[in-house]
Amino acid sequence: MIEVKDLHKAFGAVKAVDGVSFVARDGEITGLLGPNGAGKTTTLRMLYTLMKPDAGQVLVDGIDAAADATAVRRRLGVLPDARGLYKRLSARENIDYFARLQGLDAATRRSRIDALVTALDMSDIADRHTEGFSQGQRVKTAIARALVHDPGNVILDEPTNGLDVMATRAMRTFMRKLKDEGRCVLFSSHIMQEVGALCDRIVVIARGRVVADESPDALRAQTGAASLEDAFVKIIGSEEGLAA
Ligand SMILES: Nc1ncnc2c1ncn2[C@@H]1O[C@H](COP(=O)(O)OP(=O)(O)OP(=O)(O)O)[C@@H](O)[C@H]1O
Repeated sequence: MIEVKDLHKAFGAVKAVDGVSFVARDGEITGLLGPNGAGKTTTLRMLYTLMKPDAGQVLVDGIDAAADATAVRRRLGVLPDARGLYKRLSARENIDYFARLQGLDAATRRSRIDALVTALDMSDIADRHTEGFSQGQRVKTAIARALVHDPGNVILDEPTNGLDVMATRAMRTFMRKLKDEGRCVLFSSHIMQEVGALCDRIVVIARGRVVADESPDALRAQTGAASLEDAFVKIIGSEEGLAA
């Protein structure tokens, strides 16, 4: 479970995150939806301890990220906005490198990597150097790397960004699998349809603040809008920066 309490982060005069609070529960997919520049990536970066908040608290499975960042990182699998792979290593070697950093023994590494290569349908690329990989191949490798230590909480920054229709569908199926395994899945998106189709809970963020935190059905009911798309536009007060 991930709990975010009154997070703040400013860059000079820009209040990127201005008092964000929400809870992402185990066995659920929580979507962080907002237009471009809303503060999604900045929020996620503070969650996975890459960036220090100016104020506020992050708890992962009850552990305070400021007090014990290492324990928090062990409980998190992260697909960051920069997918960054080592291009001279094969996909399998990239994943194995992370597994070693997580302190997994050789037998565990081998079985986890084999399972992920199968689950993500990447046996054809697993032993290729990642230099020249397509966007979809890069995302698959980065996700396998993020999950190699079997974390209970998974954070994905715009996981379908740049993927084609088939790869997007496969990614959504994979995210549902993570949820069915009982994990806490938190992802960011500016694609309304995606969030509506996948999420148990939607946290809408605009100008650094949470403007709604509901199930998709409750959001529709609350705004009286027939479609989720209309509901989002009503809540955010503008269509700018959102994609249908
Ligand atoms: N390192 C930084 N230095 C200065 N400003 C930043 C920095 N990171 C983010 N910002 C600003 O903070 C605000 C929020 O940015 P953020 O990347 O969190 O938004 P986002 O919701 O992820 O947007 P997108 O959907 O476009 O990725 C923006 O105004 C952005 O320009």
